[in-house]
Amino acid sequence: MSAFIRADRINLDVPIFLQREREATGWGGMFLGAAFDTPKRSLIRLLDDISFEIREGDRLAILGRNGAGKSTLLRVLNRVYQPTSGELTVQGSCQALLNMSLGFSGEATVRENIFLRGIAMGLKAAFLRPQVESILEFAGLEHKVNHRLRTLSSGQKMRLGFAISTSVQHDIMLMDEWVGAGDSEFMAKAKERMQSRVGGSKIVVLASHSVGLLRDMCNKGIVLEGGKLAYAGDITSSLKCYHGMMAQLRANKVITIEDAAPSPAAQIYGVIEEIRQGDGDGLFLVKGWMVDTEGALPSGIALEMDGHRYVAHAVERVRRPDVMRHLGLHTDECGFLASVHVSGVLRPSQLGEQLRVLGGSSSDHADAPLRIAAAVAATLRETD
Ligand SMILES: Nc1ncnc2c1ncn2[C@@H]1O[C@H](COP(=O)(O)OP(=O)(O)OP(=O)(O)O)[C@@H](O)[C@H]1O
Repeated sequence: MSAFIRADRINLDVPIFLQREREATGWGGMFLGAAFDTPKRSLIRLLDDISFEIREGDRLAILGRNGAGKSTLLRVLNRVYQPTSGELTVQGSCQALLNMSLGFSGEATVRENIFLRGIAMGLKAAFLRPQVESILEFAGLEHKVNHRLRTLSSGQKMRLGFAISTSVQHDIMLMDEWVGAGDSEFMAKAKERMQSRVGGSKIVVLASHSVGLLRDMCNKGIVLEGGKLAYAGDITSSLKCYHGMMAQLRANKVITIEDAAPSPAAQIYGVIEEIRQGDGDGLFLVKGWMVDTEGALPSGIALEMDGHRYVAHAVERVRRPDVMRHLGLHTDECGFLASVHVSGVLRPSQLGEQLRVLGGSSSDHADAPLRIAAAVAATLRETD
C-alpha cells in the first residue's frame, strides 16, 4: 500500500482563556480578582486553510519563523489535534518524534513506561514484550529497569523516549526540531538510528530551523506564516521564500503572505564531495554538484585560498541522477568535475582548511561559497 498525506483546506481552532487586565495594586484587590474574576474563553485559529499533498518518496520540510505553526501542523498530521474543518487523509503507519515524554507516567517504572508509551503509540503489548531488552540497552538504562521514571534525569527520560519511539520502522516519519538532550555517545547512536529510520521511511516530514539539514534531507518544502500556508514548492524555492521572509523580518518589515513568494534573484548552492591531485604539479580535480535556485546549471568554479583566487580552467559536467531526484530538478547534469591549477601546492591538505570553493554562472563570476563535505574538510585539515 503506497503512503501519502493529503491536507485539504485544514483549519484548526483552539479555545484560549484570557484573564482581564487587573487594575488592583493592593493585596486585597488582587486576592479578590484572582478568586472571582473568571477568565474569558475565546477561540483562536492556529492553522488557517492549509492544503498540500505529499506522496511516497517525498521528504517535506516545514519552514517558518517561531510561532508560525510548524509544530501545530505536525501534531495535526499525527492526529494529536483533530482539524476543526477541512479534510486530512494520512495513509501509512506514522512514527512521530515530536514529544519524547508522550504517554509517560512518573510514578510507573521504566519497564512499565515502555509499555505505556508503546501503547500510546498504537503498538500491541505482545509486540512490545520482546522489544523491552533492546529498548533498555539502546537507552543505556538496563540498570534502571525497575526504578520509577520520576527518579531519572531529563536526559535519561529523553533517551528512553527516543529508544521507544524509534524501535519500529514506520511508513511515515514526523519530526520536530532535532532533540539534542543526550550526551555525545548517545547522540552518535541516535543519529545513526535516525538516518536508518529516515532512509527506511516512505515519507518524512521535518520541521526545523536548520537550513543545512533541510536542504540535505528534503526535496519539498512548505512555508508557514501566522498559521497560513505562505508557500509550497520544491525545497530550493521554499528555502528561498523562507530566507526572503527572514530578511524582511530583519528589516523590521511586516510580512504579508503575498510578499512571501520567492524573490527573483537566483542563488547558487551545492556540495564539494572530493578534492584530489591531478596529473601535474599544482593540478587539483574538484568534484561535486551545484544548482541555482532558478533551476539553471551554473558552470563556473574557483578556489579561494589565503586571499588568492584560482579559477578553474576546465569544468566538465557530470550526470547526477541522485541529486536530480533528491532536489526534484528537471535535469541530472548538475554534477561537475573541475580542474584547477594552484601553483606551488602539491597535496590537497596543503590547500588548508580555510579553503573556499566558489560557484557561479561562469568561473569569472564564481562568488557563491559551496558547502564542503565533511570527508573533504577532514582531508583539508590533515597535517603532513
Ligand atoms: N494549545 C494551544 N493553545 C493556544 N495557543 C497555542 C497552542 N498551541 C500552540 N499555540 C500557539 O500557536 C502558535 C504556533 O505554535 P507552534 O508551536 O506550532 O509554532 P512553531 O512554528 O512550531 O514555532 P517554533 O519554531 O518556535 O517551534 C504560537 O503562537 C503558539 O503560542
